[in-house]
Amino acid sequence: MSPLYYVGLQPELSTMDTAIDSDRILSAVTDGYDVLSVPITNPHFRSRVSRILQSVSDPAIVPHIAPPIYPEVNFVPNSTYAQHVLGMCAKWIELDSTDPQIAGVSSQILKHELSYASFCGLSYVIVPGPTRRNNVASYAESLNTVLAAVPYINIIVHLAMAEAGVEDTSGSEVPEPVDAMSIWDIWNSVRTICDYSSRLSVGLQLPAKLPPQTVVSRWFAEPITVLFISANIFLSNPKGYPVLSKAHQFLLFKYMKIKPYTILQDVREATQMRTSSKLPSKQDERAYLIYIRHLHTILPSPTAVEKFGRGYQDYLQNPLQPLTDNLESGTYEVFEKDPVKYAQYEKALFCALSERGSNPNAEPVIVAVVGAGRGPLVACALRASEMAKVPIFAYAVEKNPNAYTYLLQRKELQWQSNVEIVFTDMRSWNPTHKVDIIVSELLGSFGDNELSPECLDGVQCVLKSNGIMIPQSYSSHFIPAMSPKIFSSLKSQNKEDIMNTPYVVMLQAVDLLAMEIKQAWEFRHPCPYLGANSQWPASHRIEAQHERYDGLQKVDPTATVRRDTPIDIGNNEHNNRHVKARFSIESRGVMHGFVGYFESVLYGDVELSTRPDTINKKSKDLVSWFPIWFPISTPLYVPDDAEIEISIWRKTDNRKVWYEWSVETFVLVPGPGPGSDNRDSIASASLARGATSSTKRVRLGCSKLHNPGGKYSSMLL
Ligand SMILES: C[S@@+](CC[C@H](N)C(=O)[O-])C[C@H]1O[C@@H](n2cnc3c(N)ncnc32)[C@H](O)[C@@H]1O
Repeated sequence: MSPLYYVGLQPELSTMDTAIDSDRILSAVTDGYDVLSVPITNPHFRSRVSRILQSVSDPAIVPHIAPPIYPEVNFVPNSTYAQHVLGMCAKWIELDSTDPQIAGVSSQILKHELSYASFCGLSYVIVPGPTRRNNVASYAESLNTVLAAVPYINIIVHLAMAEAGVEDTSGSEVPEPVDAMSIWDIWNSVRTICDYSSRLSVGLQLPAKLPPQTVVSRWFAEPITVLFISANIFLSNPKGYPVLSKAHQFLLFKYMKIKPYTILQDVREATQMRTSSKLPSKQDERAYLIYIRHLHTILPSPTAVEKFGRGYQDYLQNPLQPLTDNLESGTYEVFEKDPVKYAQYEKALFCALSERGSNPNAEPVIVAVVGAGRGPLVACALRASEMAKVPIFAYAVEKNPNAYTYLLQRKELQWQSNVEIVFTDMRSWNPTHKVDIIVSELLGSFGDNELSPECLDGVQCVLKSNGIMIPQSYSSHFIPAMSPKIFSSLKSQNKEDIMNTPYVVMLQAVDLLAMEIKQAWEFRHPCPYLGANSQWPASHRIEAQHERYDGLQKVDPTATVRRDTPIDIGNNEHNNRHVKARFSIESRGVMHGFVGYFESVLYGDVELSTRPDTINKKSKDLVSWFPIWFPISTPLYVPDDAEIEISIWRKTDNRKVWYEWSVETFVLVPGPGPGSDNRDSIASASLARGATSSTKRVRLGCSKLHNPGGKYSSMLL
């Protein structure tokens, strides 16, 4: 049985000059480790390479290095243990050497080692990261070449989490910033040069002193296959057992969600120090492994959203189109599993009904649930009516014929006479009576993206003049974000429409680049721009059918609501929107897209929110909606102290609704501010962030306009 969480060992091999035999690997596995990271070649090979290099007198000549042979390699093919081995490339190669001879020999060695590891059936090889800042391109070029030459192996680049060991030898007068984010910067260049290869990932070395949270979250968004933890960074608890600091524990709790291999290093050395014993027992050495396994068992329990989205993390789905498509019963069933959504709707209905007063002799309040699905909101309305002691008559309006059948059955079994089921598109519904409350749940991950505004406009004419609509309003919100994982998964599909389409996605490997999520726009209901009798034109109607089965029907076909002036579909312009929002970026990063959320006021102070900063306050544990992801086709690098401006349009024509979006980036630098010829004056925004009037905003880059004219993605009316 495969373990829930893989823990490995990097054995101390400094004195080893013979091949590792399969027994040694298997005994580590039986000691409780899942994997062993093993150097592919050993000092025999290194000696041969040194001898060859010494024999070449001309430094311009790159000598040929023949592949390693037995006993220069540490293992032989063995299908029993191949899955338990992560190969390690020689630490002494320098792919980024400025000496062409060293760089050339290093590239050959890398290729030989990967090819041998691949022959032995290994899936992963760990390659030491670059050692210089000024030659990252050469380093990446070597990796790229070998990725093409050895097609089935995955390369893990071993990097420190934060600055350590990478010298600035660029010799430039203006050195690169060496700070907590600079190793990430190097990695970003490497994977960009390697064109976001899906076979390239990171092996992250955890430092004894952790970097700031921004760096921890940044790496979390990267493809991390291995976490290296030296036993030397463990502390001792009062009983003398090794434990990690609280900060390291929290980091591991976070990173364990993406299930990297955790490889323990320096275990023997640290155990000797801890036990003051020259020959510590295996049991003493196992204390580190036991501790990591223990941490995994005490992982904080997942949030409701994490539980609900398990298996869907970073999985891109096309948004539902419940207006054009008829949903399956299983899809409704998933909606209905969200207790918070319906509790909020019930509360909203309770408040709205209570405000109408509890007079049992009064005429029932007419409630229309439009887009009723399998009826959960009808049930909410009936419960709210009972609680508020305000009698209601409910219409359940649905255009999905299969859901309609389900509703009919539910009426017969549960609701009986105070509910009427109507099979129609709500935009052409002619009820016998105007209604007091219209309830709907037509919201998408970006609020209006399932055409709630258009559908509700079409049914608004059936509302009494003092009637109300639940929700009363909803707004869309957004923030720029980095997700190499989402970008590379879209890129690998290599189709033009892919980068011009928004996706619904349960985000995990994502780093939000700005501090603040901003509102894009809002829709209110009833819509103030429509006349009381407005309706969609006849071509958009499907005939209303009130309860198809004889005996259940009680409709007076003459008593329909009169509609005098149907609105022209061309007048949907009031549902167009445009916003340009400016986001301040403190720490540099790469923008791959932006994330969209929504908030909705159901009634009064009863709200829904999917925004991570307001969800707990407004609708804790709401799980029905994952965020929406708007991709950009070319990643945009933003430096420290930058600004990102996102422009997004909601557009409509007489057949469809769609979004278009584009992005511009700027950097704030010291220099003459407003008053100079700098047209992009930043006085207001940058002063708000503490910048001075002598800050200048320099334009860096911009994206193309995505999805122009709704050419690649749209929602059909
Ligand atoms: C997101 S589902 C919500 C269903 C249900 N209220 C619930 O909470 O489970 C939206 C429902 O509205 C229906 N719908 C969408 N547009 C409609 C329209 N114009 N007229 C009638 N029903 C519509 C869909 O078929 C779907 O059943």
